[in-house]
Amino acid sequence: MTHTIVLKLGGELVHSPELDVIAKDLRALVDGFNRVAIVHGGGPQATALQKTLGLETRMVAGRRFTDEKTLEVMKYVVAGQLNVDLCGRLLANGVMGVGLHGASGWMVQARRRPPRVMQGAGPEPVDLGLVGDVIGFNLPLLGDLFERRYVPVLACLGCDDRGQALNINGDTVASQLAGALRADALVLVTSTPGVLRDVKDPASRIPRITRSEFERMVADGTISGGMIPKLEESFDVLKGGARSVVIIGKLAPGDLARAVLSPGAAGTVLVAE
Ligand SMILES: Nc1ncnc2c1ncn2[C@@H]1O[C@H](COP(=O)(O)OP(=O)(O)O)[C@@H](O)[C@H]1O
Ligand SMILES: CC(=O)N[C@@H](CCC(=O)OP(=O)(O)O)C(=O)O
Repeated sequence: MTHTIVLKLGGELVHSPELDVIAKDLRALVDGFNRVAIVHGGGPQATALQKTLGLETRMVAGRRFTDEKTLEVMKYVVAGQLNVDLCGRLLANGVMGVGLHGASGWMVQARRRPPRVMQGAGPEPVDLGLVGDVIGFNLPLLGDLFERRYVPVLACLGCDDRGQALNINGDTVASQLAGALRADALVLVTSTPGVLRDVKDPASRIPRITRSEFERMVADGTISGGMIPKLEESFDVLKGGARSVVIIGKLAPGDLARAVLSPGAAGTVLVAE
């Protein structure tokens, strides 16, 4: 049976040895006629470049405040270096990745995000600057690529109808894409083994989480930072879009296929209430 899979890779993974493990699993999935799309971030690398350039990094509940200079950094790092390096590593493992960003065939259609109250950021609406909301994807182009067994590799930058690039959290792009494709699985690969009860204890993995548990854990501080956007939007996708959502840590051989075919074996599975 053919599965449609959206795989989100946090920036940290792109230059890690685990990428080769993931790429080998990916190759098996593509050879098995599954449709796989990758979305990648680049948050840690963008923060590092901001530091080198003497620019301030302002994160609000896991999302980056983005002014003109920050947007330039995101273009260099995410749509540039990381997208090139990721496609190269996939190629070396026999996976034909096609690098794309928001403006490539208007792949990630976006508009500027209006000020909004955010989970974990107090009661006032927050203006994140040049950050976008996803409004759509070029699904026919994705369909053509899948048909020819290419793997679209989307950098998490959107583009509005006037050609303005917008920064979007990678988890947001991935969950929206999973919804738009009605994917069988959204797999968010990150640096922790899933959602943890104690962020300092990798053995404290929570195997299943509901939205109300998530909201309680944000309120009591158990879940913070980059884990918030990862969970926040994925719950919406479960309603009418993706069949399963899993947050998973660094992968061992076979883990990716297991996360898709038997969600629950590893990481944290999101459960609709
Ligand atoms: N309860 C939690 N469980 C796991 N990670 C958490 C939790 N609360 C906060 N975090 C933080 O969220 C981070 C993952 O988000 P992020 O760094 O944005 O990942 P990615 O780059 O993969 O998108 C973890 O590295 C951890 O520091
Ligand atoms: C608006 C916003 O927060 N955008 C993110 C995009 C990169 C990202 O999501 O990277 P990871 O997947 O590595 O965290 C940022 O600027 O960090």
